[in-house]
Amino acid sequence: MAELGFRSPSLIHSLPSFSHPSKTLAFSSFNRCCPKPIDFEGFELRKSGKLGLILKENNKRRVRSFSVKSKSVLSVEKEVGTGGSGERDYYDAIVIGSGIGGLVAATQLAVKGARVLALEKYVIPGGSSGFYQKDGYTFDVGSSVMFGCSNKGNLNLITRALAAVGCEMEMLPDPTTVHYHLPDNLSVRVHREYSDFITELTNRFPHEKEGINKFYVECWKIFNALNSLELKSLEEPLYLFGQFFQKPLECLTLAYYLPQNAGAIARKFIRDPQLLSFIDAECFIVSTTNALRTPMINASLVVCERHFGGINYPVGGVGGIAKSLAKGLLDKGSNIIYKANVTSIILEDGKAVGVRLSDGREFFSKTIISNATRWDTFGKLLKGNELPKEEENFQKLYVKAPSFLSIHMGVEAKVLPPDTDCHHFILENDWTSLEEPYGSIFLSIPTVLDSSLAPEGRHILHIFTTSCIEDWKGLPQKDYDAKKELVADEIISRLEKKLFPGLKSSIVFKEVGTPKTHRRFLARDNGTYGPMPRSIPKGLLGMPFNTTAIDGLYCVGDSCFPGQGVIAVAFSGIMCAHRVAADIGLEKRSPILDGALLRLLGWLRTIA
Ligand SMILES: NC(=O)c1ccc[n+]([C@@H]2O[C@H](COP(=O)([O-])OP(=O)(O)OC[C@H]3O[C@@H](n4cnc5c(N)ncnc54)[C@H](O)[C@@H]3O)[C@@H](O)[C@H]2O)c1
Ligand SMILES: CC(C)=CCC/C(C)=C/C=C\C(C)=C\C=C\C(C)=C\C=C\C=C(C)\C=C\C=C(C)\C=C\C=C(/C)CCC=C(C)C
Repeated sequence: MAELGFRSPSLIHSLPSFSHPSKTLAFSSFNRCCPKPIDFEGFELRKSGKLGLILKENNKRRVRSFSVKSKSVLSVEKEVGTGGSGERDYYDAIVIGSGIGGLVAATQLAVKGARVLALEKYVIPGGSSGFYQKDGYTFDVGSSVMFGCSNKGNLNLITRALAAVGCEMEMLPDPTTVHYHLPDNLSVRVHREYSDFITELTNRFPHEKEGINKFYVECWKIFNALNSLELKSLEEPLYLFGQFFQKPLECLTLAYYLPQNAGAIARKFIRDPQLLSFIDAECFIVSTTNALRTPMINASLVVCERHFGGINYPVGGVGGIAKSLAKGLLDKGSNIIYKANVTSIILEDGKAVGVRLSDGREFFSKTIISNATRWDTFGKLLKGNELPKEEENFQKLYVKAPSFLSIHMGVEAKVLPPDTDCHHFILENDWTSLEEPYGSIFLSIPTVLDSSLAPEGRHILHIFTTSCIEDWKGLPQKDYDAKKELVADEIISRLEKKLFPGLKSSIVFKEVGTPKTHRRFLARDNGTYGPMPRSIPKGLLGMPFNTTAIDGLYCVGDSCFPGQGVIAVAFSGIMCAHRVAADIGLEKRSPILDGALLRLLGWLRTIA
């Protein structure tokens, strides 16, 4: 069969009836060839320029080759059966969701030769790393702090994921990862240059010079070990043992720190409570929890990579990463369908074999990869099935972090003082408010780096703060709208007082999103920011990898190892693609070692 995939998305857009859920109607013009009502399930564009239509006729799936010009059905080439004909292996992998985790898994598999179908509920790819455009502004949906976009080392996972599908994006180096504005007027800038940051911090805490150095040096030890490895699936024994053989010291270092948290290690070297609170803030911005609950490996990656590869902002906005990966997926002959809301995963004899969409379409595949959170995957897409023990364990160890309130604003450029940094973290009066809803404020001003994101003379301010969905439930629309305005106004007043006098009167555009908005547009249960340990975790030990208790079903994204963060979910995508590729015969595997390692990892998680 010819290579599949949409080579020309613009052509697809020019044929809207094909993707319309009212399937029978879409085919009324072909009645000469198809006299009976036919269900339309999807389509693909062939290299030949012909369109392959996936149809359901007499309960059998068929692909009909169709010449776009003449609008006549030419031939039945292949059945995509429902009757156990083996045709269910039509796709090697279906990926539910096109967040960075899902897209990296999909593209890595496509590069290995797999036939992948990504199904995205929304109209564009990216999820929380997506974008939206309004009134001449290009807004990032989520964080603008981009790790993994450098050209150095092994941890530039975004650069590598893009390169794998032949894409390269122009990046703008960020001179300051974040500017902290903390209680007791503690102001610290995390400069790109490591020594500048350490000098600034030790100037604030001269009595802790030794402790500061020891803590951050320990982080570098872990980072260097991590950065020396070729990163693939930790659930694949041939790779894992190979790495242990080639880099025993580095692997043992990582294994040693796997169950440890940053807060406990910081306390070995640092006494000053204010400095320990600063380390808490360092951890909070990447894990939405304090240092005692933040895995040391994750903290080390973040506090070192920002100086090693640096934080780099993609020209045109963060959304360009997802757009490029989605294009790369098509270029590699695989496929992505938007407005495809998966409502259930189809199981047969306990194996995941396909998915069902809200419009009734069904797609079948050798493997299913869910980029929805584990809560959504097992609570919604597999509703009615017993929750596997492994997932019970995950839910015992991890809770959903709160969601957030986000304010996207366009402001007059003159309100920002010269040399304003791109990213700020603000906690005004009281360290104990760090983890409270609305306690701290994250602020990104990406136009400091890329002025093309806003109309001339304007800046973008993307403000966000943690917020729980319970605060927003059950309100009549009028009260909900009023509350949005009120809460946003309070946050903006705080920023005006702390950083930018005159901010309010400089606003020319403002849009507020609540946890309900995030639940709706990101399809994340309660709009959650990601998983958060329920109590002090054993580092990363309890975090599930990509395989699940259900044969053929894999998870990817931030409720998988190593957790929250765009670079973290990119790693989860790489791991997932490697494990899936081994399971479908595109990578080497050893079934005996597989069984042993998966059992060992499962047992390790139960002791976490
Ligand atoms: N403000 C922020 O900085 C912010 C906010 C939220 C999350 N994040 C981070 O973003 C990353 C999350 O990335 P990710 O890859 O795990 O996922 P994601 O949540 O970004 O993307 C998941 C995608 O799957 C789609 N989806 C979910 N359920 C679906 C279904 N049933 N059918 C079809 N599509 C479905 C969603 O529409 C979304 O596009 C994490 O690092 C997280 O911590 C950042
Ligand atoms: C498997 C066994 C038993 C042993 C093997 C031992 C071994 C070889 C272990 C290997 C471990 C590995 C490979 C671990 C890898 C870990 C990785 C890659 C971790 C990555 C973590 C990345 C994180 C936590 C990134 C977080 C980034 C975030 C959240 C960025 C965004 C920031 C914000 C949203 C806030 C900032 C915003 C403002 C405005 C300040």
